Amino acid sequence: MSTRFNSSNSLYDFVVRDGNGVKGIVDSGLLEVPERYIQPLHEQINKLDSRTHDVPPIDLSKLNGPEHDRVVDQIVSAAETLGFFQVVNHGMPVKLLESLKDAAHSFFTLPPEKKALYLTGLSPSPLIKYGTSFVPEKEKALEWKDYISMVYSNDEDALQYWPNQCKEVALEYLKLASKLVRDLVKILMGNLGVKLDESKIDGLLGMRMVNMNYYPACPNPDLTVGVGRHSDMGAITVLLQDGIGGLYVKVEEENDDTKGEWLEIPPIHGALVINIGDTLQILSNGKYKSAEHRVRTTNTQSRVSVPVFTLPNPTEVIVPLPEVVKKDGLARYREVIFQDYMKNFFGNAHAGKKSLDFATLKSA
Ligand SMILES: O=C(O)CCC(=O)C(=O)O
Ligand SMILES: [Fe+2]
Repeated sequence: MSTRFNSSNSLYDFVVRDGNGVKGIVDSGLLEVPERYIQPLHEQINKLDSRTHDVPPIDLSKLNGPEHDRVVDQIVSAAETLGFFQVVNHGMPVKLLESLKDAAHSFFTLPPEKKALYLTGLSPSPLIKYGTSFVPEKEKALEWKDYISMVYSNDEDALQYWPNQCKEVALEYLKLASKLVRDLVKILMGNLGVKLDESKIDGLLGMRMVNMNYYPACPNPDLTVGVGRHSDMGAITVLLQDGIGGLYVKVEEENDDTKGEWLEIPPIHGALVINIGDTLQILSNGKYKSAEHRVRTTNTQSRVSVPVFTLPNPTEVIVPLPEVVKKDGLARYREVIFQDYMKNFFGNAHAGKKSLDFATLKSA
């Protein structure tokens, strides 16, 4: 099939409204990146401009042995600087990780009309959404990415409504990732001298969502982005990436001559990527860094990634922890209700860490 797009509108309708996604463009035989996907120069990703982040993954099994304190230091230090690290021996069978990547490919290679069943308005549940780009209606240049997003409510609904191609593995992954995040949050809070009770942690990590991202092979990766610069809004994200690569993180530390540089997070077989989100940056009064990151596309193979986002419940109040504010002498962020934060986040195209401005106190 060869589809002609006479105008930017017909392309938009084909990709976004009708649910063909970027995959639909590629399958139509288009050999060039459509205008609508060409990023402004300053957003284009030059592969040669970045280094690989070559810090070895953190071995979480050592938390249970004599090296406990050293591993805690590694986690804390990564959260305070780059906001990104990789972990191994994380409690998830490597076989599950392999099945997840296969499941993502199975879903996205379905015919478009099968995927379109999960478009907003058609989906059997408002908690499941298939889509493309981030917020297409707000974006000048679209992102070269299709996704399915599944918010967890309970096992029964997940098994009833999530797509057959991925529901079982996605559910198991979400549960193991939630446990991992809870352990990490306790470690990070402990380092701040804060002991949160279990019900408070439940509130801060109460909304859980597993996404599957699909980045079709792109005819010209230099012109596009898979995902534009952003930080994640929740507490912690657990991310499985495949072997293709293309995930970049911006160095944020002050007084560091590498500040502003982009580091590629290399694929490591069996490892998971962990990144700090805006919620933890706010709670820790800026001590933990939500990392600005982006994704480059490739022209050789389609890439998949599978993040689990852990987010506060919508009604949860997010504010710097009093213990930390007391130590710091000032609060850097105002109190926000998480649903307001989320509304602002999804109300704008990706723009680096601008999402945090919503909560940042200008005088701090
Ligand atoms: O695909 C990736 O490696 C990262 C995706 C991402 O940043 C996101 O879904 O928020
Ligand atoms: Fe992200």
